[in-house]
Amino acid sequence: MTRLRQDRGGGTSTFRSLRRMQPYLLPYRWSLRVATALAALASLLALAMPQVLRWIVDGPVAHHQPGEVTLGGLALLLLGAGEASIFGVRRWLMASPLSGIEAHMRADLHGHVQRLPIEVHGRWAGGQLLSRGTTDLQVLQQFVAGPFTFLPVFAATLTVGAVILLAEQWLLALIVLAPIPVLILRAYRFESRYRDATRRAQDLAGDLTTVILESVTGIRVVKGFRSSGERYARLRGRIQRLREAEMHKAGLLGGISALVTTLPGLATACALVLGAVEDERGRLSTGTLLAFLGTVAALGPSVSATGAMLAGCHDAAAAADRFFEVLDETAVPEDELRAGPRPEADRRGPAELILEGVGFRYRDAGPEDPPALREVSLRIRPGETLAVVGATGSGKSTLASLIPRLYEPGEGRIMLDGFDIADLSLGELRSQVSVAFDQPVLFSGTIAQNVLLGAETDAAGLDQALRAVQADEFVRSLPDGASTVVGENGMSLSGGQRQRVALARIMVRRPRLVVLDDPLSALDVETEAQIHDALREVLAATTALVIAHRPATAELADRVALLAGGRVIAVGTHVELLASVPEYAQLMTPLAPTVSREEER
Ligand SMILES: Nc1ncnc2c1ncn2[C@@H]1O[C@H](COP(=O)(O)OP(=O)(O)OP(=O)(O)O)[C@@H](O)[C@H]1O
Repeated sequence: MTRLRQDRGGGTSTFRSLRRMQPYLLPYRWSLRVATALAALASLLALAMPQVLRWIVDGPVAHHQPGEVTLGGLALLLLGAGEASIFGVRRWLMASPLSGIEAHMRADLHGHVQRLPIEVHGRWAGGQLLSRGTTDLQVLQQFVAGPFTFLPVFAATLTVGAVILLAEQWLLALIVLAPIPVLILRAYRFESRYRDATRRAQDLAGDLTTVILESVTGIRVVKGFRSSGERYARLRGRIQRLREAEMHKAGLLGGISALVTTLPGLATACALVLGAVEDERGRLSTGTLLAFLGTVAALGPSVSATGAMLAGCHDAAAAADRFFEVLDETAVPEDELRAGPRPEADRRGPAELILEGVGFRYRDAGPEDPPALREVSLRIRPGETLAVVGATGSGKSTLASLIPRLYEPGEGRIMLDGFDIADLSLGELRSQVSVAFDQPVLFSGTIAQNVLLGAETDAAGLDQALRAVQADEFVRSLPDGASTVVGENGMSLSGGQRQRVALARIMVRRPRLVVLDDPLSALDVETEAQIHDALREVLAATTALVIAHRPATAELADRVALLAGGRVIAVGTHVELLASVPEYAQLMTPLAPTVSREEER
């Protein structure tokens, strides 16, 4: 999903977009200022060289004084060496700000993304977030290294150079400087067109990253369904669109660069011809003409690089817009996420969960769509396991998402031990509630890191958790035990092993309430039987709400709630519901055709 900017074409100026980077630049202001001053000094040294040249030509050369010529040569050498070493020092000085600014921005982006509500993640494609944290930050780093320091230096150099030229030969100077108003007008028009083009290219690069990311993370499906041809065609389409956008950008940049190089070149050629005629007529000394042309040559790089520098500013402004678009999404405040229960909520042992008249509608649901949940009232006693069963689309996952407050209920309330969970901080709530999904999510890292995920416990606590879910044996058989690194998403483990690690993650936290989206549903029958006991251990230790798709999971529960069309239509034991509710019996009969929500309506 690409979020293209609404106010394309100048709603925000390049300057305004870049100004938002100020807080990241401030800590390095002194390094940046010194680096800019050094660049300015190097430019001034370059401007001083033609003056030394004039002194040599009009003085020692004209008066045949070889000793003084050598002295002048030495002065030129010193100026050149000074300029080169200043550039070296400047580069060294910039290293820390450049890496620091990028690291700081990346950390802020990552931290913010982690704190975004789940519904915001639904609106953002993964590749768009990824490209904003990688490519766009590199563009911003290049901006700080280039245009940010050099544009003011160029402006200062051109001003000093123009004054020198006017003082030396005002007529020739006016000829050389004549293209400047034309260039300023062109640069102004270039801004809006180039900014649109660069924003489009960056958005398309984000889309391309999304396609690549999906193809890599979904490689099993791609291979399994032999859909690599379809994926490749999609990829090629995105690459082609990005290429066209980059070509358009290059065309615009080529146009302005050609103008920036050609017009001053033509003006300099005219000035050179006129200067040569004036020299011939004896109205201008050869030294002055040389110094004039030397000054023009020293200004050359500042002029010719201006096009690329302006483009760098617009690239950076578009990248800054993309970066701050993510940061502008409202995130959960830091202290909301901090754990540490309030004294009154800090009870030990299994919790009691009560849902009172809970209703919920997704924000992006269509106006005709019924709410995902309606008037759901349930009570789960401390230590009890309640299974939630229902046809596909009946609202089971939605119900499970409300308990750790991934979404907030629109109606009714959810009480944990008598406290409305809306009044608890997210950190406090989530320190008491653990959640696991049907597809266990593992991160690249060791087994221990995957189990602990930041939970504070010692090696004994980790062993105990692994033992409880009967994962100790397979973990011991791995080359480095719990320190064995599992591949991305735990690819090196079997489905059952991954699920055990995910269950151990719950056990190690000793939660007072667990919410499980059927941990058995994605497993084959044999593995299901193996995990069954591990799951029983987890459920015995705490209060639980478990989404159940299979009889094996429902049988583990003390009671079952049957959901249909977002409402609870029956509550009872598995055996009771099997005997008395035909919809339930149908859902729990293996291979029975499931009643979809559409059919229910
Ligand atoms: N992010 C969303 N935005 C809009 N509607 C959604 C969203 N997620 C789910 N829904 C809708 O809400 C309803 C309940 O979905 P939910 O995922 O809770 O059902 P479920 O019972 O868990 O289904 P399944 O067993 O297939 O996982 C469905 O009609 C679904 O289309």
